[in-house]
Amino acid sequence: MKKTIHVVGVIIENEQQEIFCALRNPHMVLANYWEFPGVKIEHGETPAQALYREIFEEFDCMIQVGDRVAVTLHEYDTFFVHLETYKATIVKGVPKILEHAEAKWVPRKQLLELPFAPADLPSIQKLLAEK
Ligand SMILES: Nc1nc2c([nH]c(=O)n2[C@H]2C[C@H](O)[C@@H](COP(=O)(O)OP(=O)(O)OP(=O)(O)O)O2)c(=O)[nH]1
Repeated sequence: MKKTIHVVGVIIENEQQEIFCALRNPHMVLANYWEFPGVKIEHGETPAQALYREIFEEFDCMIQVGDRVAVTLHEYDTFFVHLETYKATIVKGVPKILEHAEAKWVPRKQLLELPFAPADLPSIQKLLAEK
């Protein structure tokens, strides 16, 4: 039976209404897909705590987590992902790429031009419907 992992992803927007997107490494599961930075949620952590910790560890900056955008259950070949996405803003620092292949700020309307992890599409569609 396929396992289900619970993942939280963060949609960080800047003042130019651009969204911070990260490219997964070639050696990662779902290699070379773009994603919203995030992490598997560990027991006892809230989504906001997990995201704050992960962005500090992976991008060396501090965020304030806001509203939830979407909850998705997506089936991949070998597992299910239960993905929750949240909005956030950077409150301190400038993101440094420490673990990803690449990262960049992308205007909302251009998000669909990137090959995003398939589980992220409902979140992107919600963002596109907002404005
Ligand atoms: N971080 C993140 N993961 C996503 C997104 N969409 C999506 O399907 N995923 C999947 C990819 C991974 O299988 C899982 C997130 O796991 P993770 O980021 O904690 O861990 P990882 O695979 O990079 O590394 P590992 O800890 O398993 O070695 O969720 C997304 O937007 N952001």
